[in-house]
Order: sequence, then C-alpha cells, then structure tokens
Amino acid sequence: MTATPTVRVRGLRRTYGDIVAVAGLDLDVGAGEVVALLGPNGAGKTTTIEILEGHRRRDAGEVSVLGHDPSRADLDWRVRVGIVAQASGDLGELTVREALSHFARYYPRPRDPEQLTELVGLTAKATARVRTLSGGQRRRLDVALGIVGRPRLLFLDEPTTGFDPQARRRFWDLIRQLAGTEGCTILLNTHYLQEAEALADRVAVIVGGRIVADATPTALVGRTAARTVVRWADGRQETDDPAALIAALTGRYGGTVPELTVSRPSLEDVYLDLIGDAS
Ligand SMILES: Nc1ncnc2c1ncn2[C@@H]1O[C@H](COP(=O)(O)OP(=O)(O)OP(=O)(O)O)[C@@H](O)[C@H]1O
Repeated sequence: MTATPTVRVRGLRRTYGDIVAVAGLDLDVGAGEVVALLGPNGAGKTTTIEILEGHRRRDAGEVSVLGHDPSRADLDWRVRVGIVAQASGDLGELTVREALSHFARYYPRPRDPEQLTELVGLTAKATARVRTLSGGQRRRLDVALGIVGRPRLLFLDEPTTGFDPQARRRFWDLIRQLAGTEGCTILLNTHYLQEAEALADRVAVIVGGRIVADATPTALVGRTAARTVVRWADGRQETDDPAALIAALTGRYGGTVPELTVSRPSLEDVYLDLIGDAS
C-alpha cells in the first residue's frame, strides 16, 4: 500500500432515524488496489460506497477519496471517479452507441465509444435502444458508462447481477485489465464470493456497519477452522493433510480410489463463519 491511500475512511457513521447503517467504519484502499466489500443485505455497503462517491451525507467520520472530501468535491474530482451504481438511470430512447457517445462528451479524455462497446461485449446491440436490452446487457452498458471517462477510481455496486457466466468471466477480464494495465483503483461491492476471490487483492467484510475482517482472500481462507474434506465411495474424512490421506486410501484400494473428491475450504465457508460470529 502507498503512503497516501486513494480511499481513506476513519470512524464513518451514518444513521437513518433509529437505524445505524454505518457504525464507525475504517477502510483504506491503496492506489491500484482492487478491494471487494462483502456483507449480508443491509450491512451498510451501499451507504458506505455512496458516501465515498459524494452521493450521501455522513453523520461523522473522516473520508478522503483521491485526496478530497467527497462531500465537497468539484467537477475535476468527479471526472476522475467512475460509478456503476446499483440502480441505473433512465436513458429514454437512446441507443447504446448514442448513450455512450453522449456521456463521453462530459469527460476530457473519454474512451472511444466503439471500442468501449466492443470491450463490454455489446457490439451486436450498438444500435439497439437501451430500453430493449436484457437485464444483463443493460448492466454491461452501466459498466461501460462507469468507465467511459477513464476514471482513476471506480466504484462498482453489485456490477455483475444478472450476468450470465460467460459475461461475468468477460467482466472479470475487463476489471483485471483496468486494474492491471491502466492502474485503476477499484472498490467493488458484491454478493458473489467467487467474484471477490477472482478479482480482489483484498476483501473487507462488513457486518452491522463495521468491518469485521480485512485481508487478502488467501489469508482469509487460511484463517478458517474449516478443513479439507476428502470423500470416496464408502467414506468421508476431514483432514489437514489430504495428500497423506489419499496416499493411504490408494494403498488400501490397491490403486485408484473409487469416487474420490477433495473439497478445500472456500472463501464462502470463511465468510459464512465471519458473518455468523458477528451477528
Ligand atoms: N434511505 C434510507 N432510509 C432509511 N434507511 C435506509 C436508507 N438507505 C439504507 N437504509 C438502511 O440502512 C441499512 C444499510 O443499508 P445499505 O443499503 O447500505 O446496505 P447494503 O449492505 O448495501 O445491503 P444490500 O446488500 O442489501 O444492498 C439497512 O438497514 C437499510 O434498510
């Protein structure tokens, strides 16, 4: 992590009447990092992201995003921040190409709308009206609109909801490209554990408006008490040393172990443990 994080949050709080949505949250995101926010419904992820985007006020806490307080940010800051919100705006009767060309004009150094259409896999729909797109296609357009201005920092709030598996993989490639080649910092809010595992340098788990874990996916999985489960035709055993167990089974069967499967603990196991402990 660099000396000055791209996002720095200390003691963030936000209430709605009696509901404490964000309850003293601390978070750092370094330049070029991809950080995934995970948490159950109502944990405070969207509230946090929208405060960082400058779209919601906070009750307390310090927030610095690209060196500025987002609640007082100017146009110069806005063009450096890309946003893919949970709900997308109404684009009326515009076609995909028209929508991208229209929004490209707001930025000093926009991406080429044609290349962007290709990048998000919407070339076949370039002249289709936005209202005729399927849910997943509309979401891809939202992603395109979020990156049309070549942001330095990109907020993605559940970006791949409604994507088919192929579109999701393609989106992951795009995010890796943005983070890798272009050095874009990305804060991503997702319910797909596999997505967090595939993309994130760090995972921050929010429960009840607070971060309860913040580590690399590998470190989080390593922290779990869950063990590898080895199953075969007439047995099942949990173990810390699957190789030794499989060698023993191979000896016992005098060769191939029938119906052998090995399941390692996943990020999902750890996540479920964490939110279970914290709630
Ligand atoms: N505008 C609002 N008015 C009142 N309560 C709100 C408002 N926005 C959010 N909340 C409440 O604040 C809490 C946190 O909501 P938030 O949308 O930040 O959660 P989330 O982690 O993004 O959830 P999800 O995964 O379901 O999108 C919830 O209890 C929610 O009902």
